[in-house]
This record gives sequence, C-alpha cells and structure tokens, in this order.
Amino acid sequence: MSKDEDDEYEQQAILEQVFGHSSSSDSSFDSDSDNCYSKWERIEKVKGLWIVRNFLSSHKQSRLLSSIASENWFTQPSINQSMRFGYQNLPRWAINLSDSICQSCSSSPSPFLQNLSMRYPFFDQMITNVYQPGEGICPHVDLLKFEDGIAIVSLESSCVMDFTLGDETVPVLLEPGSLVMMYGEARYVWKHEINRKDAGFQSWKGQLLDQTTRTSITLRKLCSSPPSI
Ligand SMILES: O=C(O)CCC(=O)C(=O)O
Ligand SMILES: [Fe+2]
Repeated sequence: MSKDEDDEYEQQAILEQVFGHSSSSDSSFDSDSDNCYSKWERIEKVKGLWIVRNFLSSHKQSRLLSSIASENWFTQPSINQSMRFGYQNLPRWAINLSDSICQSCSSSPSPFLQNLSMRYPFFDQMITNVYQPGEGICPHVDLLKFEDGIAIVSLESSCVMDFTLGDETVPVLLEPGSLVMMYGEARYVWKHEINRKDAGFQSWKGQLLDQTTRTSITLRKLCSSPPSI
C-alpha cells in the first residue's frame, strides 16, 4: 500500500533536514502552478494524512458554493446529502475540482500522491454534504469499495475532524477552502469523525468554534476490482 512511499517521504525529509530545502518549514512544501498555490502539510501523527489549508481562494469558494446552489439539491431541510456515481455523472464543477486536486497532488511532496495523480479517472464518485449547526459525522472508515486516496474539500463553517486509533485522538482543524487527502493508514486504519453535537462544543486551541452551516465535498474513486485487503 503506501508504506514504502511514506518511508520514501521520510527519507527525503531526513535528507532535506541535513542538506536543506528551498521550502523553510518542516513537513511543508510550496508549489505554484496554474495560479493555484498549494502548501502541503503533513499531519505527522497520522500516516497518510495531508492537508492544504488554503487550497481554494475565497473567490473560488464562493464560486463553488454558487455552483452547488445552482444544482438545487438542498431545497428542503430534510435533504442534506447528494451523491453522484460514475465520472460521466459528475457535475462539471466537480470535474474541475477533481482536476485541480489532481494537479496539486502531482506537485506534492508525497510520492503516494504524486503517483496517485496519474490515476484515471482521478475520482469518479462525489458526495456533497451540508451540515447544520449541531450536525457532524460519526467515527468511521470509508467503505472498502472505494480505492485508496480520498479527498475532502471544506466550505463555510470551520470544524474539527478527529482521527482516532484505539485511545489516541488527533484533532485536525478543517477551515473553509482547505483540502484533506487521506491514504494508507489514515484511510484504512484510523477512523475520522466530526462531533458538533452541541453548540459551543467544538474548540480549537482554547477558542470556541462558531458553528454555522458547513458544506463539504468528498471525492473518491470506486474500486474497479474487489479490494485486496
Ligand atoms: O464531511 C466531511 O468532511 C467528511 C465526510 C466523510 O467522511 C464521508 O463522507 O465519508
Ligand atoms: Fe469519511
């Protein structure tokens, strides 16, 4: 799976510590392509978990929210999720988003993500979720019918996503416009959850997070053959 590639990343990181790298901070990497500025950050405690905090500018976030609104999926309060299966069934904006994630992965410091960017189609399944204040998602590992390498793009309200393994919890702040990529252990071994049960429940570095509506777009690729694990 991703172990060798993660080890390869670690070796590269050690070399950079010894010989230096143009990018200054540890576990960060800058790339600038097609007006898309991607600073990849590795969540060290969860192997295979990476985040780009400013993946989408405010302008791109607004455009994406308008595109979602124009689908008219969420016209009733009881409907908070829309799923599309198959590349040909993805809306144009989801294909564009998938393309820019793919491009960003190709210039990421992770050998796994670089290699993943050669997959075609990169993603062929999409879920858009709308969470009202107080709503989140229970701890889970994504279904094995999806291949390794899963993306989550966050819009609107910030929230904390907890990654748990046994009694260990690693909280990750998901801000609007951020991109999370998970693979390997982060995808198959750690559970992820968003617990927004009570207003004022979530906090980050001692600050309460203001819970408003949150929208997320999850992009995945269906396994073409049954998973081997
Ligand atoms: O909404 C999110 O940020 C996460 C969604 C998720 O984990 C899923 O659909 O499997
Ligand atoms: Fe999930």
